[in-house]
Amino acid sequence: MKAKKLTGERAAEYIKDGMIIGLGTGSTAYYAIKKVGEMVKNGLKIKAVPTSKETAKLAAAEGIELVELSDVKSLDLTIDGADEVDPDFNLIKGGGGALLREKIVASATDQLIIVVDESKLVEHLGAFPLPVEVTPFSWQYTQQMIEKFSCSSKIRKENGEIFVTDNGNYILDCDFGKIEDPVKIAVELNKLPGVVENGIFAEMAEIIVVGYNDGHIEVLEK
Ligand SMILES: O=C(CO)[C@H](O)[C@H](O)COP(=O)(O)O
Repeated sequence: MKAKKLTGERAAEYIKDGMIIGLGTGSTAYYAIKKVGEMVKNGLKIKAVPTSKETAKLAAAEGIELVELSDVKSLDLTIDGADEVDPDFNLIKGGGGALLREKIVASATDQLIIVVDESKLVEHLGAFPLPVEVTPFSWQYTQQMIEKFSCSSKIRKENGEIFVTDNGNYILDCDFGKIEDPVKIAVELNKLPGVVENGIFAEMAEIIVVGYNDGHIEVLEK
């Protein structure tokens, strides 16, 4: 928890007056949002696009002015968490179920800053099952198609019920084992009918802020 707090707060230092920023989702992004809230209370003027309903609620409670993505041309920077980060800055995201909005916001942003604790750094993506957002209409059919890529998958559940994303879709958590070629898998998955988006964020992150349990922070830049 200490590492998550440190990295979230460190990333908030990149935010400058007048910026339009993206706010990520999850327990690490939480600390960045709290810090931004504090900065806003101290006079920082920014506008923010949230990546989930949960983040919108938290940011609003912190007094951060929220705008729709459609109201802005682009974003200056986005701070978000990740479930895995490889040495090439490829990511797995979507553990919190917000991958679709997160990927749209990440693609609209000039600079994507990822905040993680040391446990998220991996040599190869894939130990964390890849979240894939799918349409409820065809989820079993889409699951069969995805499993042709030699993975096993599970429909995500919460409190015994199928988890529904902010966009009204479902999530399949797909265990591919070691993912050798993240770019290829990401492209191939998105070609399948019923796949809305997948949680591989390849070649998007520019800065990774890593928090260590001993209290130090490392900033990795591309
Ligand atoms: O992708 C995400 C949500 O969809 C999160 O950023 C990711 O799951 C990391 O979360 P946390 O910081 O709580 O470990």
